[in-house]
Amino acid sequence: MFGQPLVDELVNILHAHKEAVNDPNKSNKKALVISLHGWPGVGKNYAATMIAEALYVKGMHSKYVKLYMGKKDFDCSNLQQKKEDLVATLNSIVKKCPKSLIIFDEIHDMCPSVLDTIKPMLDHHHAVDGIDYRDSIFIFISNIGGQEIATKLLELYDQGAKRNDVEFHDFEPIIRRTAYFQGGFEKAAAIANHLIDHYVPFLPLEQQHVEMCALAEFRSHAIYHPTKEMMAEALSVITYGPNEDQPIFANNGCKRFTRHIPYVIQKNKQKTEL
Ligand SMILES: Nc1ncnc2c1ncn2[C@@H]1O[C@H](COP(=O)(O)OP(=O)(O)OP(=O)(O)O)[C@@H](O)[C@H]1O
Repeated sequence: MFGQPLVDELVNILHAHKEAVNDPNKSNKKALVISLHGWPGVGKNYAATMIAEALYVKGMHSKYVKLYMGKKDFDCSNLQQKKEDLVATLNSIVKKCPKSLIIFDEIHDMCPSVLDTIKPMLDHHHAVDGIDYRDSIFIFISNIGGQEIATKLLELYDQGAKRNDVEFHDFEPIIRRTAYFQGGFEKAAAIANHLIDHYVPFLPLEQQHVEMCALAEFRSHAIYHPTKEMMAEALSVITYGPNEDQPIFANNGCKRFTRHIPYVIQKNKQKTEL
């Protein structure tokens, strides 16, 4: 994970949860609820996948890792039915495996009020419908707050802070405030009742980070030393913002490399064969 100093904290957060879950005195009071925020392509899904892979042998393919997508699974049609299905599915998974991982991606595209359906599961209850949710983990992922995170980071840079100096509390209030009025988080009880334990800001990536991503992507295709031309071609798809006067942050992070770098490799192969 490049350029995400606060994301390293996820390791401590997960360890603390694991210790509480394994505590014989059952000190664990509620499910762990983490909300990941940031611009597209900065590593939110990458981090969620790493967590799934670290906790479950089959990673994202485990029966006990459930991924919901905001728009596909929860647009506003047939909402009552969708909410009932959601509760039934989660009850069934967590009953079989109390240490399940439930991920809601694209919350910015989710119909408001869906998250209120799962509020009891996130709260301090010993059981919901007879099922104990306290050992499970919920991860919310969205672009909500991405712009505010970028603005705040620029402000901190202006005050002389370095990227590695920033802290959770620099961003949490602004993420909470923004989220409460947007997408699936709109007026969500999970926010109002402080049921989200950690708001994790994913910082917008800068040139050196996207270069590291490009090199990693080349490496994953067994290209260990891309030529200068290949790197330049790979990086040509990156545009910088937040505006023309401040071209500091990569607008789509590392997202475009997954498709673009195989194309660059193919093009270079053809050129050398000619
Ligand atoms: N900080 C990072 N460090 C290393 N690789 C990264 C980073 N951010 C993104 N990547 C690479 O880019 C790919 C796309 O990133 P990812 O899907 O995690 O973005 P995202 O933040 O979830 O975006 P979106 O909000 O659009 O879903 C990842 O699979 C990974 O290969």
